[in-house]
Amino acid sequence: MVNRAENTPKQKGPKPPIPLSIITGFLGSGKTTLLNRILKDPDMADTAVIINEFGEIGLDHLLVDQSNDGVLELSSGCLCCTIRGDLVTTLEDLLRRLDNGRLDRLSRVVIETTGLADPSPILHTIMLHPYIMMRYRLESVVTLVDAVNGLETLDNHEEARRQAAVADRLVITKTDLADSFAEGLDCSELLDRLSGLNPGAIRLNTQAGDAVPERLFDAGLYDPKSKIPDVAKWLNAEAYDNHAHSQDHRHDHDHGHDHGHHHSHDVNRHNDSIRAFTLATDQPVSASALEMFLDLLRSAHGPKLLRIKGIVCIADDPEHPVVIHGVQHVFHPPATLEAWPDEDRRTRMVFITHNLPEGFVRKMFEVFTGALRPDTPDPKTLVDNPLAITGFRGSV
Ligand SMILES: Nc1nc2c(ncn2[C@@H]2O[C@H](COP(=O)(O)OP(=O)(O)OP(=O)(O)O)[C@@H](O)[C@H]2O)c(=O)[nH]1
Repeated sequence: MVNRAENTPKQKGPKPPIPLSIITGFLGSGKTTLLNRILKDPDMADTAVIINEFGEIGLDHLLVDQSNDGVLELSSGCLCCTIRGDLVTTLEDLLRRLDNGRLDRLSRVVIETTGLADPSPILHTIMLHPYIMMRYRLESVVTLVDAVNGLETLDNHEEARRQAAVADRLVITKTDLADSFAEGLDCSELLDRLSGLNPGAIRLNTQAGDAVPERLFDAGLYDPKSKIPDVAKWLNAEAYDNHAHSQDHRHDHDHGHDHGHHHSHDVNRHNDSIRAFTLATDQPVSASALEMFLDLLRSAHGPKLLRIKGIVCIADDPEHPVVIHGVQHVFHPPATLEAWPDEDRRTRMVFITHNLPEGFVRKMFEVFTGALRPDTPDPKTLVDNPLAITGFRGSV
């Protein structure tokens, strides 16, 4: 899966960026256990693992297989709040060792966060650093969820909800324990809940043997083997549509007698504040409208955008779609693709938001893409006053 020759010193020209993934998950969800297992896989050869410890004395590095000398530890602070500088230094140091030949190969870097980390600031640290962004490429965010305690953890901890919401891969651990519960623990509620938080993430089950490196880390956008990345896989937009459909269906089914009210809920009942949805349009979007739309979202509502991914058909250059990727207020520089990855040439964006209603983002998108509704202001009015959208209350 990873071409090891990519990083050999003999190669001419700029070196391809090194894939970098994040493994997160609440305390005790099984991160170290998973890492220990996958590090034995030949696909993980030449991987450096950066482990973050919360507290004075790091322990996790002792638990990770001693035979792997690529394990580096960052301690005495939580990666998401206090030691982001250390993370950059460590990533730079790896590059230095690679460049001066002290390290033969570096095929991948995996960062294991503490169980209490919100992964967004870690993503920002990487995305905001031009040199790190040039030499590494963000591959996937893998979030582990414990089948036994997961539901309760999601109920009680904002960090856990955020970890699940921003994931490209959701890995369910400990289903063996769930199955052996006396009355048989049913994971379906947990899975429904995860669908509500993040319908687009691919689900893997450690006990079923799904959590292998190829499926954990190959998120689709940055395929080193093909020039045209698998954006459809990366967006997985159909999952959002199916999710919305199943919510409507469930609602109709359960509450058909309910005086015709239409308010999808259920899986979102404990986490009303996090929303996952897609926007799509057949109309090409002008580059300036896209820029204004993203600028306005970012500046007015940055903290509420847990993650945005999208592929956009630009009016001036419809043959070369633009890929966008943002985490809160931080956006990757938009990347122009050589061609459309598949038949679907619509602009599609997936959103995971916190306290930002879907209807508001949808209306704003319609204003900037020209699908104006009678009750919405024009783009200029909106740029002057982002609250001009009718019905915006600032929360879900
Ligand atoms: N039965 C069972 N136990 C598991 C599984 N995965 C992990 N465990 C156990 O769960 C406990 C916690 O696992 P760790 O891998 O240390 O979890 P972690 O996420 O690294 O924990 P922190 O570093 O505290 O956040 C350990 O006792 C593991 O042996 C699993 O799939 N099944």
